[in-house]
Amino acid sequence: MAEKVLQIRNLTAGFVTEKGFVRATDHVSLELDRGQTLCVVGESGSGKSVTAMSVMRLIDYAGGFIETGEVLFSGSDLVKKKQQEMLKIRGNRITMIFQDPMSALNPVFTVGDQIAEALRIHKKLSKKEAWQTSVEMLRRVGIPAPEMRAKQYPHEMSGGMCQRVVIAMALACNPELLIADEPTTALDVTVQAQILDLLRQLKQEFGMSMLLITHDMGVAAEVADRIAVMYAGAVVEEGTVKEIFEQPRHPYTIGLLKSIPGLEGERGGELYTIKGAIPPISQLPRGCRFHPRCPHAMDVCRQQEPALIASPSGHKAACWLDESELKGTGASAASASSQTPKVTISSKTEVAL
Ligand SMILES: Nc1ncnc2c1ncn2[C@@H]1O[C@H](COP(=O)(O)OP(=O)(O)OP(=O)(O)O)[C@@H](O)[C@H]1O
Ligand code: NI
Repeated sequence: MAEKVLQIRNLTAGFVTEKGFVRATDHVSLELDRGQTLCVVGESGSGKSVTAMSVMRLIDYAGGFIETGEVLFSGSDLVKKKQQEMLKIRGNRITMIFQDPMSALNPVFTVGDQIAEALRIHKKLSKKEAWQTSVEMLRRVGIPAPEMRAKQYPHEMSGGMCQRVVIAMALACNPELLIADEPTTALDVTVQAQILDLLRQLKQEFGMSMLLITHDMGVAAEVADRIAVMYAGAVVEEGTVKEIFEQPRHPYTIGLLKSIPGLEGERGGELYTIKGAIPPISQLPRGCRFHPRCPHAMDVCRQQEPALIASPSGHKAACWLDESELKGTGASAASASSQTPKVTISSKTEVAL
């Protein structure tokens, strides 16, 4: 069996508000094999970033906390670690990149100095070694004339170049796990594709594992080995890219796939949108959290929450319809299979969410 670099188990995290503790994730369980890429997809507010912030234990600094659950990184539980211990892991063995590269860079230091600083802290390199490694990293992320660029400040570079610098900084310490939260959302479409290609290529070169958060199914199709679909704080489906795209089992996933431009004969017509809005997790409906928006909702869906159930291949879904289908009790099986799009999606497509 493949070695797990990350195992998130029953993670419930949230924030203390005027109304008390409000969950942002609800018993989320995810696993990532070493050397693989797991994409977490879902609408805004589904708990993707809170999951990532919990792994990094940055949630503690955002006014939130982890209520229950484990985050096993190479077998040891990060939830139990003191922040002092996290300082040795964060930015070193696990690194993170965000949507806005400018927020990750310090405007008053040159980019070369910023990468060198991370290397001096975590790898105890000398000043000269750190600078040389920093220039080498800039070269490896495809920045032309890296010796010259290393001496520049972030504001002297384009958004795409800055994201390359952030990636160089994230990879300089050779992390085991890279977490990328919407790393291309703020960039132009052509630059987006370049950055995705770069991440894919560097993941191979550096032999690292990647947890990539995106609301864009096209991005997930391009880079993921496995995809987890989150809805209102919970994982509702998880499987290989092929399983998710060719045999989606949850009506929410089917809706996400149908809303990709160019699929399902929508070309030139109105784009499919999933009706209704994601509920705040403090106001979840009884039963299945998706049932008010689900075109297939049955009585049981309004009463009881479906469990996340794995097929023999490991493809998981939390849906009553799907369960009865799996057990062969004859409930309408049409929803999943007949609407399955079999299309190759380019990184330029975006889900209208
Ligand atoms: N600092 C915070 N204080 C209070 N609630 C928060 C905070 N950060 C996030 N939340 C809440 O947690 C829930 C999950 O948010 P999260 O940022 O994880 O969603 P997301 O899936 O990453 O969405 P997006 O695609 O918009 O980035 C939301 O309901 C959000 O309002
Ligand atoms: Ni987010």
